[in-house]
Amino acid sequence: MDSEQLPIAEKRLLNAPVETLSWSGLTVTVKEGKTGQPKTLVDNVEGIMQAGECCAVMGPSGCGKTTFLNVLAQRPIKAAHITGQVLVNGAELPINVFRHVTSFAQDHDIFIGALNVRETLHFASRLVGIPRGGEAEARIDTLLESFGLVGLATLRVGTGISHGQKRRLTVAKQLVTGPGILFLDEPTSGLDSVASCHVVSYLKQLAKRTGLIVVCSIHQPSTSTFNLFDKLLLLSAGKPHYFGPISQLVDYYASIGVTVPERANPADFLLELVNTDFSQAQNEAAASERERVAELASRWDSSVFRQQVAAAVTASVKPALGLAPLGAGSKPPFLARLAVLTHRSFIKSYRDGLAYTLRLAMYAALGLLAGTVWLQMDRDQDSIQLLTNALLVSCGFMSFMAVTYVPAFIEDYRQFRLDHRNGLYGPGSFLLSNFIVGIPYLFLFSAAFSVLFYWLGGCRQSAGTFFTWVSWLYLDLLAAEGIVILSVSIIPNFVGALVVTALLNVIAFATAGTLVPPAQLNAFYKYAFYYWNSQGYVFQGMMVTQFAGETYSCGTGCQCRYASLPDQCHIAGETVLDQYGVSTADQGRNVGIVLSIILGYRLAAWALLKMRR
Ligand SMILES: Nc1ncnc2c1ncn2[C@@H]1O[C@H](COP(=O)(O)OP(=O)(O)OP(=O)(O)O)[C@@H](O)[C@H]1O
Repeated sequence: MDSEQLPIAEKRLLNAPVETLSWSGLTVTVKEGKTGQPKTLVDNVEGIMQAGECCAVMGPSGCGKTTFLNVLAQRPIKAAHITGQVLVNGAELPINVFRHVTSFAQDHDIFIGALNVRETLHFASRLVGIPRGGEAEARIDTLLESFGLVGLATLRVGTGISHGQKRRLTVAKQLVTGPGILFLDEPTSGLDSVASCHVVSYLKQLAKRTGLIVVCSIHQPSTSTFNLFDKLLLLSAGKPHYFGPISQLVDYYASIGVTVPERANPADFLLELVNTDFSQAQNEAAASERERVAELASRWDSSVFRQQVAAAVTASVKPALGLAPLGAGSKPPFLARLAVLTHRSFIKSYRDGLAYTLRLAMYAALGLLAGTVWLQMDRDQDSIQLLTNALLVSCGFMSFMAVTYVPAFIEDYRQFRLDHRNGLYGPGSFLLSNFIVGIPYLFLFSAAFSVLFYWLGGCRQSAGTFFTWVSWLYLDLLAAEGIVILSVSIIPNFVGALVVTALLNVIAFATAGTLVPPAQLNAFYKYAFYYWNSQGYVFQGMMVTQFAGETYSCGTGCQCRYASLPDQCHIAGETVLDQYGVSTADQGRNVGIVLSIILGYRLAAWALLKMRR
């Protein structure tokens, strides 16, 4: 279709570059958990789609639809051996180009819950470089209307909308980015039959108008929804039973002696025809049922219809020259994506209480608690140990409590993974935007804790030492948040990340050189943890703020527990610092080391996310 004839909202959706999507020999094998035996989940599937076509992938539950879609969409799946080819315009595409022209919506919804419905579409459209204003708004309005979401536009996704509405928003979000090929895993699950029909009908019309190719798995469509699709791929136990136009389905089954009843829902009939889920028993009836379904698969395999599909797939293969229009070049520049992501994270930061607000209250409460426990310490030698303990607990607890950031960051991580696989942005812009938004909040946390603790505890009364103290705690929090981000990157689930974060913090606390002097740490802990332990450097920095240039009275009787100043009943703060091996001269270097540690955690997380496809 000519782009001039399309409504403004659909102009960018015009899919000029993608003409065909074909796949052949797609086979997925995994090792079965208990036996270790290979198990084929998808067995030698082939097919071809032309621009503007919609294909339904159907089959009984567990037949391999999701696995097939993941492999077709070139998304990673666990522990699988994959063979076969997926071609766009007759050629294999580099993964970044493939992601640029395709979009994949999983069978579960992933959103930033703090955004509302309109904002969700708005940010997705900005991430692919559609400028704000007329065209973007027209497109978002059209999608909201087409998916029955107009009345929900200002509701927050996390709290205000139902499962079925989220499903529709998921499909709309994929469309707003203007892919050439759209893979949808069960886009109609949770929708009633009318809503399902609306969604599929809109997809079909859009595909016809713009040339979009849609491949979607669907469980049990009504007759009217089923008939909207152009093509059908029918699977059972991973094997293909039919691929081709819906209009040829009756002819194909007639050719193998099966009559598709005219009045019944064809989807129901086919699912019943190829279902073996309830024929797993070791009796004769079940065995003959399994044989019957296996026979149907082999009839497809040797059919003329299948040979025609194979011939069409072979004919579609073209030299790589045909790829020129599919370059991955039209992505917005790094800084533009960073700005959009920072804006998105900023909105989340003040709307999602879990992200920062609750933590601010928690750090203030911690400051109040610690300040009242260590209330108004004196300047005598008894308070030296008390103050040292207070500093140790302050920097340790501040680090520990960063664990409360895990849930909020996991949500961001899941969104990142989905968006990254859809070619929207990479780990660099994701982690940097997260860091930028955290900067002011983490400063607020350290200030909130310090204001309360510092004055209640009677720490050293000077603006300079107070601000140096706050700065050290700030560095402590930046490093602790880096640990959270690294932990989620290592194990991206709630419990796993919690365990890794807690473990890393405990190790850091124990090997900071404060509880056990560095000379007594064994070589492993010394080299693996002590030298790059931010808690240790922060503790030293905070010790210097309190002890350097300060003196402590030995009290009546002049029984000094540390070496006293000559001819005085006072202990110099430097003597205490010496006891802990803290040098005032090292402070600049220590700041540099902690900054490197902060950077190191983020770089390690970036490398992990980069390695993960
Ligand atoms: N990594 C794996 N290791 C072993 N078996 C797996 C693995 N992944 C999936 N399976 C099995 O492969 C089969 C196909 O799973 P898949 O999720 O693709 O089916 P499905 O047709 O999408 O199912 P449903 O319609 O219920 O969502 C199932 O029997 C599942 O248990």
